[in-house]
Amino acid sequence: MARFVEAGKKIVAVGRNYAEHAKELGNALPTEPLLFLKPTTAYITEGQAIKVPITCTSLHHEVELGIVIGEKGADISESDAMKYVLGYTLALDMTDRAKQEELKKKGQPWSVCKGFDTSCPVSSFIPKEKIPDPQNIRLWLKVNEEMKQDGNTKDMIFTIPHLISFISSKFTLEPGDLILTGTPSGVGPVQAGDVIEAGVGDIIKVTFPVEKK
Ligand SMILES: CC(=O)CC(=O)C(=O)O
Ligand SMILES: [Mg+2]
Repeated sequence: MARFVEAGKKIVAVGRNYAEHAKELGNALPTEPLLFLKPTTAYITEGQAIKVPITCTSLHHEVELGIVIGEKGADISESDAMKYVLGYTLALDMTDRAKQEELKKKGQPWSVCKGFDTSCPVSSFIPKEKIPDPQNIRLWLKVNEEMKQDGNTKDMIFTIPHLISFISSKFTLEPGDLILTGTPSGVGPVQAGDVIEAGVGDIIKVTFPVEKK
């Protein structure tokens, strides 16, 4: 299991960081990063299954580049931000979309639709040097061997240094923290019996089955 998962530090996720994805769900583009948190009980690693929450009627996949933090820092400048990056992971931000729509209408927080057990499957740790340009790397995801998401981190609205700087102005970042940087377009439903494969370019590939809880 990856050491950042064992460290059990916080998971900070960014929403609507790709214009095409914001558009596909009918959301306005953010004027500053939209943040939410997942509990560490959301983590799973390969060999474990994504469990559909009992009351969930529409579980969606979202493939994302995860940033693993290596050093403690608050109010980090954009120019220093990359020094705080230890490496990366391929992450899925599994989302109870029907619940999210309901919560959005009521103006309520997203914890229950984004933070349920198994909602954050991750790959093993990717050392920083394996992704020399994290702002130009392909992210892809297949369901039952069919390509559903095929994007590139160059299309992020807020860059990785900007996200690190912004997040660290709200929450002190600590070694082992994970930042989910948002998903490109193509999100969609999965159900028990499906198999998700996803990857970061040719660098890493993961497989997660979807099962009933
Ligand atoms: C609409 C969303 O669920 C936001 C999100 O998580 C994203 O990656 O974008
Ligand atoms: Mg997401």
